[in-house]
Amino acid sequence: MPVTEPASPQRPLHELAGVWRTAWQAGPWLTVAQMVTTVASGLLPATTVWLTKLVVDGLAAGRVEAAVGAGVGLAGAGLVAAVLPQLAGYLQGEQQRRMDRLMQDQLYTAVNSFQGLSRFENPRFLDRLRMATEATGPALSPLTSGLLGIGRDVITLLSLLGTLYFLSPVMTAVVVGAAVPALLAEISLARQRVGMYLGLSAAMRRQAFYSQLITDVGAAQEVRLFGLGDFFKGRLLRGLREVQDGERRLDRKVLRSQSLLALLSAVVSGLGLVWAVHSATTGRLTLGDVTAFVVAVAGIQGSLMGLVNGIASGHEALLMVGHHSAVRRLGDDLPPARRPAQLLPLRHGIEVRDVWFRYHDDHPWILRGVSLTISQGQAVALVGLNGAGKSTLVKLLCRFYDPNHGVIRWDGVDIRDLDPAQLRRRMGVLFQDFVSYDLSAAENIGVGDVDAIADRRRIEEAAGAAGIHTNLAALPRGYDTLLSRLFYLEEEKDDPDTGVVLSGGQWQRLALSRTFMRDTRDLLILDEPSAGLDAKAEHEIHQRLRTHRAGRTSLLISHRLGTVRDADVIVVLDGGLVAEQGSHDELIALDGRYAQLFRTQASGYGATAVEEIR
Ligand SMILES: Nc1ncnc2c1ncn2[C@@H]1O[C@H](COP(=O)(O)OP(=O)(O)OP(=O)(O)O)[C@@H](O)[C@H]1O
Repeated sequence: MPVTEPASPQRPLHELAGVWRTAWQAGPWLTVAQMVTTVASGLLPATTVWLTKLVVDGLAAGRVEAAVGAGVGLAGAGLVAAVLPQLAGYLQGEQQRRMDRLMQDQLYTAVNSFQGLSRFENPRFLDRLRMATEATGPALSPLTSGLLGIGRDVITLLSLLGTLYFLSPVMTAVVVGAAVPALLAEISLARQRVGMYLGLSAAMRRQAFYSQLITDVGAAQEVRLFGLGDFFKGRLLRGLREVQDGERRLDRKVLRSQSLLALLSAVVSGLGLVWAVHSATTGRLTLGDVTAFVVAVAGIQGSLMGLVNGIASGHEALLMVGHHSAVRRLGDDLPPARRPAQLLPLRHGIEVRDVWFRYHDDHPWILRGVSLTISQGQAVALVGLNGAGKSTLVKLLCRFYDPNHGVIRWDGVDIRDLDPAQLRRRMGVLFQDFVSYDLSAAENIGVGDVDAIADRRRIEEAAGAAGIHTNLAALPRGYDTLLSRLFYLEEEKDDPDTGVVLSGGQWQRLALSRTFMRDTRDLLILDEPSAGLDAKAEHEIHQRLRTHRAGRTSLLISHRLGTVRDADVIVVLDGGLVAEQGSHDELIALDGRYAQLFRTQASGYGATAVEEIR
């Protein structure tokens, strides 16, 4: 589904209704209480104006009792006015927190429902996702408490306009008329602001990327060795300047239009004041009327400005919330099963038939008609040069993407007709670019089968199978030790509270243990399982894997051809096609790509090793 960028809210009323549904869900009583405080604070200014007029007129006419009564009322209104904002602030904060939780829950539920990977590689989607993550909690306040604020300003405005109309209908029309340009200008600025941030998304992404590179512990070594700090800093600042140039252009527009509008409103109130004083000298207005007029005009202009700003920021928030609901509406990125089929344990095998694949329509083909079969119980090895498409084929087998042409079948059923989550539950996969989680050792292994994350016996068995049990048991807190690269001081390095640091090879074994948590699954895929291991460890791991894979359906990818020679079938991928396949002996006898690669590698180990390997 294409990810488009709206320049204005697509369905403003629908979005607004959605926000209020969320507010109500988050706290019905909080919503009601906020409405009550809004109405009360909306009526306060007009009440104050009338009471002030009564005090002044009472005093001027010598009606002391009426003046004192109105004065007491005025004091009471002052007390309410002092307490209401605090109460409203608390209610608003609490509702924002609850809405934040709900909306984050909704957003991440939607993101977790995407079964494929392509959206995470789409910059437009990533921009939208960033906007959506920002459209929670405080960012929505213009649509919740802000909208109530608009309601309050409307009440204030109408009551003050009633007062002003009573004093001068003409002045009422002039004050209202002066607010129209302000409203239009603010809405246009809000639209431009959101458009500007969308336009600058790429620059902001680059800036975040360089900032991450400069501060990330993983990149710190190379950044220092190659002296890249200033180089990346320069690029970061260039991105920042680009973003700031856009902001400055908009700020200048804001400065121009808001200064003009402020001037217009000052002129209107000045003229009004002259008219009121003149009317008082001719006896058309009483002293109380003049006081009421001055307060009412100031109040009207204040509420009109509040209203204008409220509508403008509401408009901006609607655009943001539009991204949130757009992400939620996207649905799964893989087309739903055409003929949903029940996934049964593998009985015959997995068949890849004439599969063509490229990551994007503009990209070159990676696979150009690959066909191979992984029969049940068979150990298959996949070899090929860098970039041949081995890991890509693994991603297709896991159905992170669908082939452009061709089909992958699980016991004869097209995997597009299966539920991807169910399919993946039947697999154990060690990815080449596995994740090192900043979690405890036990959790790092347990996430391989999250239902068994507390099953210490299984976790230790998996670690044992990957040959890392002894190392993990010897950590300061054993399996509960935090494995993190986020320690702060050298002396904290081995402090279990700040985390201990594992070597690359140890992480590799840990990732292998994670895969072994799923070793009873129907298909085991191991993409370079011994990368980063020393020669002895590599030999030992492959010995273990050999026993482990025996009788199980597995696919092993390795550049070390010595480690794949025991496979039942070795498949050689070259130029996006299966160039050769067969057992080690068959391929050596064929004397093709595999034999050539094998000889090249073996020659690196010397004649004795060649003989040994043969
Ligand atoms: N997410 C992606 N988007 C676009 N192109 C990609 C992506 N992942 C891989 N490629 C491209 O696909 C090609 C095959 O990559 P792949 O990782 O499948 O190769 P490989 O055979 O596993 O290589 P290696 O032996 O180096 O691990 C490469 O040219 C790579 O640039």
